[in-house]
Amino acid sequence: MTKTTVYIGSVDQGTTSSRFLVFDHTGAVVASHQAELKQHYPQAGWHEHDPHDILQTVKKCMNEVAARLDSLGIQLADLKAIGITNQRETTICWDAETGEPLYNAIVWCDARTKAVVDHLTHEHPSQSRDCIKDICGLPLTTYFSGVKLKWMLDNVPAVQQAARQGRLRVGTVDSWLIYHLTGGHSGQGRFVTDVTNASRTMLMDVRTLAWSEELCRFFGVSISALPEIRSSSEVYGHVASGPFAGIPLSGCLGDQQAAMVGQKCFTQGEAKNTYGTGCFMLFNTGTSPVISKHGLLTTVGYQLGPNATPVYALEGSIAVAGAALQWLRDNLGIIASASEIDRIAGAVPDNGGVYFVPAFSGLFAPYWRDDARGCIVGLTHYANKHHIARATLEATCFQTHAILDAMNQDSGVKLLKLKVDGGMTNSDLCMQLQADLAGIPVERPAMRETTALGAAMAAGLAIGIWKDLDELSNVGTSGLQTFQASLKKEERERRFAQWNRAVQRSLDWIEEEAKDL
Ligand SMILES: Nc1ncnc2c1ncn2[C@@H]1O[C@H](COP(=O)(O)OP(=O)(O)O)[C@@H](O)[C@H]1O
Ligand SMILES: O=P(O)(O)OC[C@H](O)CO
Repeated sequence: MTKTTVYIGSVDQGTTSSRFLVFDHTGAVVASHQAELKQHYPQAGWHEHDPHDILQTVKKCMNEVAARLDSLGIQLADLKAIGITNQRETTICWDAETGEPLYNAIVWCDARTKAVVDHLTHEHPSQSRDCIKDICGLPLTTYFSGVKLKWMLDNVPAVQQAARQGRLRVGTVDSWLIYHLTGGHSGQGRFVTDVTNASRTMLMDVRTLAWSEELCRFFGVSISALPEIRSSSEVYGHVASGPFAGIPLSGCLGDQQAAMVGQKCFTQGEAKNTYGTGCFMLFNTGTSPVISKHGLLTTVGYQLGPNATPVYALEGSIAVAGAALQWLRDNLGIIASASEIDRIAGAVPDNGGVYFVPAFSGLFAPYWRDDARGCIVGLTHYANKHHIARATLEATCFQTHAILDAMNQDSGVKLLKLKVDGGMTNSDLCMQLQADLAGIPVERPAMRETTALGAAMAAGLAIGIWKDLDELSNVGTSGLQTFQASLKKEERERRFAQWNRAVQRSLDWIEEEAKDL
């Protein structure tokens, strides 16, 4: 293939928006389009997306980019492959006969399944949240797909009926998109997922990379309703219609794993931290799964080909990162847009003693407390909106610090630098605070679409645009900016201790009778 005329597309379907980007073989973005995704919060703690919106925003982005390529004089025929990357765990049930969703998508950070989690924990002889961790690598919490699916099977009549009649299809967002982009219920739609997405469901055995009969029984799910598990880099099918009809869909990874590939964390011991709606650190642990003893998740990092050896990661997940800035914007009106955060939070030299624990749907790693709710502590007459804005940025930085400590304890490896990406890394102040509060240099690439790049790399690899990881290691390499830690160790430790006291204040907030909220 003559590389100068080769392009690769990438669908990046995130929590707050869908994007389609086209990369050239060097990993440079040649065209892109982004469409916001409507969020639905039908009750406190509930968070849904309309599956039609997910699909339509993706198609809109693809159409817009096709028109842009045309105006740039780029032939659509030169786009050789498309990769898909997506918000993970978000669960969709649909009807195999009509392709229609049977309920809204339940989003990864939705906390309605607290009661399901409690019930399953108490039913298990061990009475432990870690009762299935040895099989799937994950603790029982509201975060993962298995409990969301169980909730739908228990509460949504249309899902129950489809299950009884053998018409139920269940998938994460990758499966929903691939199914519809390859033709849907007309008969051609491919019903597949990749190992990285499957590793977030609590239904896959993290060692065999197959659906676990034991876990499916545990959650009351029939394996026949689940997609086929494939590698992250192979041809799943071809786009059925629209400007890119006929192009192979040949890469698929959950968005955090895609960022890990896009950041080229191919060596054991390398890690990246992606600051989007939530914030997710993935640490490459090599070809064997490591089960965490310090609140981290065991997940598949990538499997770049059907015969390739899977690479595993330890993950530290933070539920609310950029989402807290959106809350400052939409619910408090402290900022008009996320890009204002540096001006507002930078107007004061420190947090003025204010600590904000944005546990809107409980606390994820390393705490795993779904009884926690958000709190702002340390308020005095002196405190103002600037301190709250600063405390909002610091919250993600402190949680990242806690995750770095847990990774160090689990792996014995102390990271020498933190590779970062995602929307919130546009904040210079946040990156400086991160370096200061965690005491680690923070390395930010000029090209921050690393999630989309990772999926494009997997797609290109599958069809031979790049031949191996060595070739990929130069793809998308852009300038780096490093933020150096400048806070004294004693002061860093004092602030982290204050953060930990604030976390204590957020815990055990959900009352017994309201625990299903
Ligand atoms: N200039 C900015 N400074 C700080 N945060 C930002 C900025 N621009 C966007 N964000 C935050 O980044 C998040 C979106 O990042 P993105 O990587 O697109 O996330 P997702 O994939 O979760 O939709 C938003 O929650 C927003 O608050
Ligand atoms: O949409 P993002 O980028 O915040 O990613 C969401 C994660 O995949 C949830 O696990």
